[in-house]
Amino acid sequence: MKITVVGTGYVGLVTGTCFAETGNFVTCVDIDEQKVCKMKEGIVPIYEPGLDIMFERNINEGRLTFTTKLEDAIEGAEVIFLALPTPPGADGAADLSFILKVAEQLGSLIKDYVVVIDKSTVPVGTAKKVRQKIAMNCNCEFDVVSNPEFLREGVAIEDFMKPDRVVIGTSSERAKKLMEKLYAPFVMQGNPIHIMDEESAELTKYAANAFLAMKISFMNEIANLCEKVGANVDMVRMGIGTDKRIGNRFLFAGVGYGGSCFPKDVKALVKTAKDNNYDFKILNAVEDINEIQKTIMIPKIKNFFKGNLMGKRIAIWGLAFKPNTDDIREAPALYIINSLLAEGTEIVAFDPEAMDNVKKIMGDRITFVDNQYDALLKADALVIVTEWPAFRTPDFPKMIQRMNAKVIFDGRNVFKTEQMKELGFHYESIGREKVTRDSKPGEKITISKDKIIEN
Ligand SMILES: NC(=O)C1=CN([C@@H]2O[C@H](COP(=O)(O)OP(=O)(O)OC[C@H]3O[C@@H](n4cnc5c(N)ncnc54)[C@H](O)[C@@H]3O)[C@@H](O)[C@H]2O)C=CC1
Ligand SMILES: O=C(O)[C@H]1O[C@H](OP(=O)(O)OP(=O)(O)OC[C@H]2O[C@@H](n3ccc(=O)[nH]c3=O)[C@H](O)[C@@H]2O)[C@H](O)[C@@H](O)[C@@H]1O
Repeated sequence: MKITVVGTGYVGLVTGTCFAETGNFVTCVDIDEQKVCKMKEGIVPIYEPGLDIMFERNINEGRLTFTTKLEDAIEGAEVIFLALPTPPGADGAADLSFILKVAEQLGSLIKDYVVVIDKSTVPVGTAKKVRQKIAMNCNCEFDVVSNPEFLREGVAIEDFMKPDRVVIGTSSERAKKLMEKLYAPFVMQGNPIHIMDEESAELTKYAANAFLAMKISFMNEIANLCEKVGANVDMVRMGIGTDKRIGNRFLFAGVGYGGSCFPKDVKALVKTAKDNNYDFKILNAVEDINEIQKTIMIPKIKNFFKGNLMGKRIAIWGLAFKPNTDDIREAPALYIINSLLAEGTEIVAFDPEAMDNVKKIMGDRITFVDNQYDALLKADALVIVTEWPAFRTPDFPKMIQRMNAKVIFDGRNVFKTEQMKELGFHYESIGREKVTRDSKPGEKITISKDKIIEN
């Protein structure tokens, strides 16, 4: 099949490459000229494990090409995927301007029947809006399908090639047949394709992300309670996770969820509810809890240093919003670093993939080093923010040798408390050590994202 993918971000590039891998001919189009130039040279513009090999193979075998011109990209295409940004607007609603602009352009470019597929995360009713925009300038037949994407960054290839399910929203028999043909290689193991109406497909995506965000916020609250009552959140996690009705995934307490999607999608769903005179109470709480959780380590650190962080040298391990990605959108690390800088600390940071992206917004306000041990030189404390695999079993003697003091604040529960005690560290993590001091795990430190970028 000849496929066009509009937008080559995390979703578009993975979608395009994976469809090329299953024998389709894919043209990816992006307005970012630099990005397209890089891709034409065979360079993958993002860090996503496993993508580079597949990317190179499909370029070499002539199934994957790139352009900046929409009219060239859609030439002969049977399906056009829209993998465009849907960032939150000022009121929390998803900004549809990227999608609707391309839809309008497509209207005057489409010459034969084509299926336009919305892969971006969009609110209920968007498929209808896209159809209207295209129809304004178009005289030929076309269908608009909602096909939300559920991949996770860091394991995007695996998620795309072997999805738990494929969701397709359409009432057109012709589009349905085409979509089933396209996805057949991805559902060989019996994983289902759910065909539904467009509205339900659109809402399914938000419901999935909001539910997962809720699971995380729930566990973070359990962790905060554990600290009060002297329970261990890891034990509680395992204790509840083995109940099949709960499931053992997405129950890890930490410094909150980040990324380009959970924060924006929870906001967008709250807004959809509000626009329909529905107060989605549970999601308001999910957001509030996450705001607090992002800086939950700060009172712990401040308390240890008796309220005075001025001049302390703090090492940070991990900047990306999660391991195995270079993505720093809404990364808790940004909030933690900004809060620590506001207290007068000196920050030395290391991340295996995300440092270039952080440099772009933080410049020389913090020091970046080339490996995790260099970050520890003369450090008064280490704060672990992202659980990269390389942080899990470090060379402890090497760490001790470099650090000014044996102090670790672990925002992702990477180490075992007992082991740290044996090594002589002052060690605090999330929901595993009883907090007897009069600290407030719920203390809110308001650091807006704008402030992070401005400073
Ligand atoms: N990042 C993720 O893990 C997932 C994202 N999604 C959703 O997929 C959508 C895309 O997300 P990402 O890939 O993360 O976005 P992104 O921001 O990484 O990439 C979007 C790309 O679209 C390009 N673009 C903007 N306007 C364009 C235009 N007029 N023509 C051609 N290209 C244009 C940009 O230059 C950029 O390369 C969003 O709605 C997101 O919520 C869904 C599942 C997973
Ligand atoms: O719509 C999207 O963009 C995607 O959003 C998430 O994927 P992603 O944001 O890539 O990453 P996740 O693995 O879901 O992690 C999100 C955040 O939650 C945090 N998290 C995750 C799991 C957990 O148990 N605890 C926890 O704090 C992570 O550290 C991270 O900050 C969803 O998992 C995907 O299904 C969805 O397609």
